[in-house]
Amino acid sequence: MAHEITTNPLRGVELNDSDVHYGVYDHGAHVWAWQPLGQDPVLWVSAKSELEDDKPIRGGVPVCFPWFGPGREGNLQPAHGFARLADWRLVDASETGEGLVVEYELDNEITGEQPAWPHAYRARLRVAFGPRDLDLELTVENTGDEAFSYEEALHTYLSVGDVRHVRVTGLEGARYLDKVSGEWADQVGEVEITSETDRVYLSTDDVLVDDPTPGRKLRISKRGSANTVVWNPWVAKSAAMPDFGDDEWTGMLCIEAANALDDAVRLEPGASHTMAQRITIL
Ligand SMILES: O=P(O)(O)OC[C@H]1O[C@@H](O)[C@H](O)[C@@H](O)[C@@H]1O
Repeated sequence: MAHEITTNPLRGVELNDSDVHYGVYDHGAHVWAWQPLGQDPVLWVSAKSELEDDKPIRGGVPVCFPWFGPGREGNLQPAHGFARLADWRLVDASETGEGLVVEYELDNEITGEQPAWPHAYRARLRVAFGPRDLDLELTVENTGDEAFSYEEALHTYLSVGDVRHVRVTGLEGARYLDKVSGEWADQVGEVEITSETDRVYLSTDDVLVDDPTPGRKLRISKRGSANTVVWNPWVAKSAAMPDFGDDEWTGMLCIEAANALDDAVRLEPGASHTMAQRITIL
């Protein structure tokens, strides 16, 4: 198994060999393929995704930084921060037995002046593709001489058989902001997707995704993350998004590791913080 540097449609690192497929683009340091041997693709990517330099990718694992959605005050553009539109610097790509480790970094030299977030920083994304686990680690370091705060998310899109039959456990009792209604609530029982779902949970716990249609179970664990976001756009929102097929919402579910809203991370000069997410095929 050997990885390649690919350039079409976007530059990146790809390993595509006898039913094993791992892929990440420099654009956004965006993981777009994780298909270990004997598995269907674990990550979902929209057939309508626009693979262009100035557009975010719809699917895979967008890296949201340094704000989440429109930011804490609700007024920032681009949505989910500038990191997913930037071409990250490839630092390393190496095979490890049955796996592949890819490391990227992003800093002020790449992203230039950012009036909405004028801070000196370095971000690193380490991705370890394995036969059972996908590990993502996002480390942000304050390289300046003033403290700053930021929001972040590893916005993982999971491929599912039919989201209406998926059961998500591990969030029982957790408080969450329902971004559809704007209200706070407490999770009662497991999460089932029965309408547009857009929730920011206050939770550090593992989540289990039981997908009965293909009969696959996933565990999503994390560290350094105070929030778990669960998102499915359902019918109307899918139809309103140009880079999302009208009927594709049944086949995806986002389970995101995040630090957002009141859980934004504050870093003193010289300090760093790592948020990690692991997806395990059970
Ligand atoms: O369309 P975008 O910018 O990729 O965002 C997709 C979704 O991402 C989720 O994380 C947000 O909670 C949703 O509110 C948002 O709609």
